[in-house]
Amino acid sequence: MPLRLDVVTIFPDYLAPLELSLLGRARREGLLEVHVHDLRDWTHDRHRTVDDTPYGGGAGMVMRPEPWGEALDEICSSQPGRTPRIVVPGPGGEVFDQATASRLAEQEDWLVFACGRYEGIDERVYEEFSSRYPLSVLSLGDYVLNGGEVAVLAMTEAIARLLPGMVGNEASLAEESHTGGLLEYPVYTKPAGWRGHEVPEVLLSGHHGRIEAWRHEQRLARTEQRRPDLMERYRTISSSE
Ligand SMILES: O=C(OCc1ccccc1)c1cn[nH]c1
Repeated sequence: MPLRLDVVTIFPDYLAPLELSLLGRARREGLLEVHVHDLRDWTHDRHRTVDDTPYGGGAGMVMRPEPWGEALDEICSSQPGRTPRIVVPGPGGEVFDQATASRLAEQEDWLVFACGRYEGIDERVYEEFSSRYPLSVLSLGDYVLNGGEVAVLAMTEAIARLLPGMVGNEASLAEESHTGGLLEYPVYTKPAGWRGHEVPEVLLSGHHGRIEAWRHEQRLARTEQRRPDLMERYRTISSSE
């Protein structure tokens, strides 16, 4: 069963990169199917209005509930016998991290992404649809984008590359950053000397045990230096193992 993604957005062209490269191949190989929808297709006025002024005043505009209601009603019931998880990217969401990506890749076979814009989507859309479907508000990090589209591209890539059969070499998934909670070790390739910078001797030694130890040491040092917050979690996990 390929992972099905539906994306609802007022900027469908923003999602064009989902057709390219890694994800393009995943689609061609039937691991992934992506359907992008224009929210304005569920408006009925001449100007295809999707936003309006906020109750309670304040700057900016809010996305109206009606178009979202009609769009999500139609899309979320479009696969008989199947139930999607609705995912709304937003700065106020739970953190989307590697653990989230692998959990979604393992457990979900249908995700409906709702891309917010402006100051956000009318809260009643969350109320309505979280009572009818599993719904997650997910944040890429503590910064604000203008809309959810960029977040959907990032989340889609992070999830899709974990699907079995996606990345050519599954082993590279295991070694990369954030697996096991540590950052990745430094990598080198030919030439051994470049502008006076030499590749660390140990990597040319052919001693796999020493190379593995050096790489682990590098991951610890890097994580300590760049992400002390991850060290906390790593110490807790590795002390309990
Ligand atoms: O800004 C984000 O989403 C777009 C968005 C959604 C709703 C209203 C405004 C903006 C975001 C930040 N981290 N992860 C996602």
